[in-house]
Amino acid sequence: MSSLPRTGGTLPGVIVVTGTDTDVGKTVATAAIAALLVGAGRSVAAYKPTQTGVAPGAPGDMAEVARLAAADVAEGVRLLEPMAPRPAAALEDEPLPTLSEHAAAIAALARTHDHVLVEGAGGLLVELTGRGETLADLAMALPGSGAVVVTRAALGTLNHTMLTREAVSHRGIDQLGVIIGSWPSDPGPVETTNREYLADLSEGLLGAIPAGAPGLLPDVFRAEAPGWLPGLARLLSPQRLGTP
Ligand SMILES: Nc1ncnc2c1ncn2[C@@H]1O[C@H](COP(=O)(O)OP(=O)(O)OP(=O)(O)O)[C@@H](O)[C@H]1O
Ligand SMILES: C[C@H](N)[C@H](N)CCCCCC(=O)O
Ligand SMILES: [Mg+2]
Repeated sequence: MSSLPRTGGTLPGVIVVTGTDTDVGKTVATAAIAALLVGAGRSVAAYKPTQTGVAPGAPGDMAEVARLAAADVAEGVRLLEPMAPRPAAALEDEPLPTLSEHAAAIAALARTHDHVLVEGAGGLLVELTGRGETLADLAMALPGSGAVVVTRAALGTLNHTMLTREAVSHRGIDQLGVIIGSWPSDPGPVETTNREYLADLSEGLLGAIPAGAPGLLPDVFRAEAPGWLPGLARLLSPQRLGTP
């Protein structure tokens, strides 16, 4: 597939949102990224290649992104069982879209939007296709894309974050940075020192979503999201394009 557009500063057109695990806050972080970009005047679509654990017609991750950020959204395939896509598809005897079908769907969204946010299922190496390809393989099939890693604030996150970042770098995927999915209102020394460690990494901390953010009214969520993600806002800054 031909190269996808790089739209602003060092922020690519296609942003792959992965995480250190399932339930780390990728969907809420995707909504916050989308809100920041929409607020900056960009058109944004979010795409979930494989949505598991949601019944037909029920709101999935993309409905949450649409609710919080007013972005356009699309899903590749939806499966009922709350588990990894490949075994969920096998249980339902449902074929999964191929990697090139996902890449084509994302390329189509990229033709009509400034940014496409691609949210994986669980962590980076969860299999998304019948051939066992992962979100990392999808990122590699999307030239010019970059990856954001969503991570926990709690004890254990340093190892999980570094393992995920190593897997991203090892495959030559552009590392955009890390987002803490839920930052506690009363952080202790573990969370505080974890945050300092992540901030010191190169392509380090883009920001942290405060605990309780998904419970905010959508208008408040959209207004506050840029302040949660100062590192991402910097990547969007025109100064990084060399514009005065
Ligand atoms: N900042 C936050 N404050 C409070 N709750 C949060 C926050 N971020 C996420 N949550 C909640 O934690 C749960 C898991 O978050 P989320 O759905 O974003 O995880 P995920 O990483 O996208 O998981 P999946 O692998 O299923 O896509 C959800 O109920 C969500 O509302
Ligand atoms: C159902 C769940 N919320 C996710 N959508 C799928 C998570 C798959 C995780 C697989 C694994 O790493 O063991
Ligand atoms: Mg999600």
